Amino acid sequence: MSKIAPELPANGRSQLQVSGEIPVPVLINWLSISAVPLLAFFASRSVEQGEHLAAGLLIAFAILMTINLLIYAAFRHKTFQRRAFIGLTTTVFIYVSVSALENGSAIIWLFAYPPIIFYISDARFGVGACLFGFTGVTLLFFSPLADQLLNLPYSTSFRITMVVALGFEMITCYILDQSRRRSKLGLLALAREFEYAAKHDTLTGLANRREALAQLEVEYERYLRTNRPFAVLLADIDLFKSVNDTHGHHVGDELIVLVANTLHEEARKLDTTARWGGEEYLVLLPETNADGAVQIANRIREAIAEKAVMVAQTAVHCTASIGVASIEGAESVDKLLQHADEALYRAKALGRNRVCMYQIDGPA
Ligand SMILES: Nc1nc2c(ncn2[C@@H]2O[C@H](COP(=O)(O)OP(=O)(O)OP(=O)(O)O)[C@@H](O)[C@H]2O)c(=O)[nH]1
Repeated sequence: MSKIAPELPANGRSQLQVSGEIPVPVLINWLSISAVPLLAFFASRSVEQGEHLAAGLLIAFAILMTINLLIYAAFRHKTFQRRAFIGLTTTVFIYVSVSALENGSAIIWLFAYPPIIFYISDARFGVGACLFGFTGVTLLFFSPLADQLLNLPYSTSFRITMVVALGFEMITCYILDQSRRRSKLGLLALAREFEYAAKHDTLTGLANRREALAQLEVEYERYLRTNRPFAVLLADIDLFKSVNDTHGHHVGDELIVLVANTLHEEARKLDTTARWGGEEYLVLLPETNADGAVQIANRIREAIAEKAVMVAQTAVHCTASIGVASIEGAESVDKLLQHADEALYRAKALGRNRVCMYQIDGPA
């Protein structure tokens, strides 16, 4: 007998955030705030060295970074912020590589690009950007055309070391990024499993008592706001002890799962079905008045009576008694549960396999 399939949320994507991780927009803001004075500093040095075009371009990059910061502060548009930042930084790094600023030493800033790009974009984009950057630098250093056009001041040994070190760094960043993403997915999966275990009953897969109480509180708050009624059913398998005594605990367990599955099948999508205790269940019926709840309870009761567990080719049937109470006339969740319990007690007292509605004048 299979229990109800766990309703785990869809697999976490790497863009989801784990507590403690720096959010991408925050990192971009900090990087931009750090980059603006750096760009201004190198612009001022370019002015000193008489490189006015370079100074103008560096100031333009600083202004664009600031505009991106301000746009994000005003509109909080994460995708725009990220794309604009990637576009700007890529352009800055390309410019720094081809312009040989600071007597050619500025190209060393290229080493900052791989870790940033892997952190703020997905892995595929990170790989693409790094391949593009690596190919670009290789062509820049080793194509005769680039040498003719740009007349770069780098020695051969610097070029070889730079390309090998950059390739090494990119591969290392990729490996570390993959490891980070995998452990993040593992953590998210673990968190989902813990959350599921905290809210569900292990044997049946139904909501557990704690989750049912939480849902009842939510429904009660909604009732106070909207005045739309809801109801609860407390269902209890009849003479269950004799099933255990006659056929053993494992058959009793199978019966508990069978009844849980039946409740799940018969309840509506918006209802909450929970294992309330040993062989007792609670069904929370939102948007349902007393008459509607009695109808659903009878449907469930009939469905349970039709099901059976097979033990050595013998069908073991069971029935259930159900107490019904509506929030109308109950001033709290506790009272509602008390009313449902009293109605269940009456259903048992009247001979079992029946549905009883709580009556305001008390149980008969
Ligand atoms: N197999 C199994 N038995 C359980 C589980 N939880 C509770 N029980 C048993 O369920 C039985 C409940 O028996 P009672 O409370 O006397 O009620 P009953 O025999 O169903 O009789 P009525 O409720 O009066 O119809 C006890 O024997 C418990 O040991 C469980 O998870 N698995």
